[in-house]
Amino acid sequence: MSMDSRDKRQPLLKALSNAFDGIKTALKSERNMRIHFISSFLAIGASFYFSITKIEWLFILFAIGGMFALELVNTAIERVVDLVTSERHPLAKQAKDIAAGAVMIYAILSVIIGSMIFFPYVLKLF
Ligand SMILES: Nc1ncnc2c1ncn2[C@@H]1O[C@H](COP(=O)(O)OP(=O)(O)OP(=O)(O)O)[C@@H](O)[C@H]1O
Repeated sequence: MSMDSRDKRQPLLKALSNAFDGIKTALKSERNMRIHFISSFLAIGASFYFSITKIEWLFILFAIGGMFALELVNTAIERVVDLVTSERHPLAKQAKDIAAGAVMIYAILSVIIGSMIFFPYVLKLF
């Protein structure tokens, strides 16, 4: 392995480690992230229990992955706003509220997806 290729690999590993640090920080500090974590755990458990189809798995995984990704972006926006100002400012409010709105839209979509997939399986139990 040449010195050159090692030099290129190091920043990639560092970038991955930084990304994991970000996820750990958000999980520790954000209540919503912990709620997503528990919901995802339940959704994955139910998916195995009901042996959902491959297409249904894809929707569940996109709902879960998208929700985590969006919540991380929302958390990052909150941090940047707090870094820029500790004063109350209408633009700070707008930035946080708009980011929270994006999370809410995806959360509603995820609940709809989960209900459409699991409801028929639950009905079959009775
Ligand atoms: N600097 C600010 N200026 C004006 N309004 C703000 C400011 N910071 C926060 N807000 C308002 O207060 C709300 C709560 O802000 P906060 O920083 O506590 O985030 P949060 O919504 O509690 O985030 P989360 O609960 O997802 O961690 C925001 O959604 C926004 O409406």
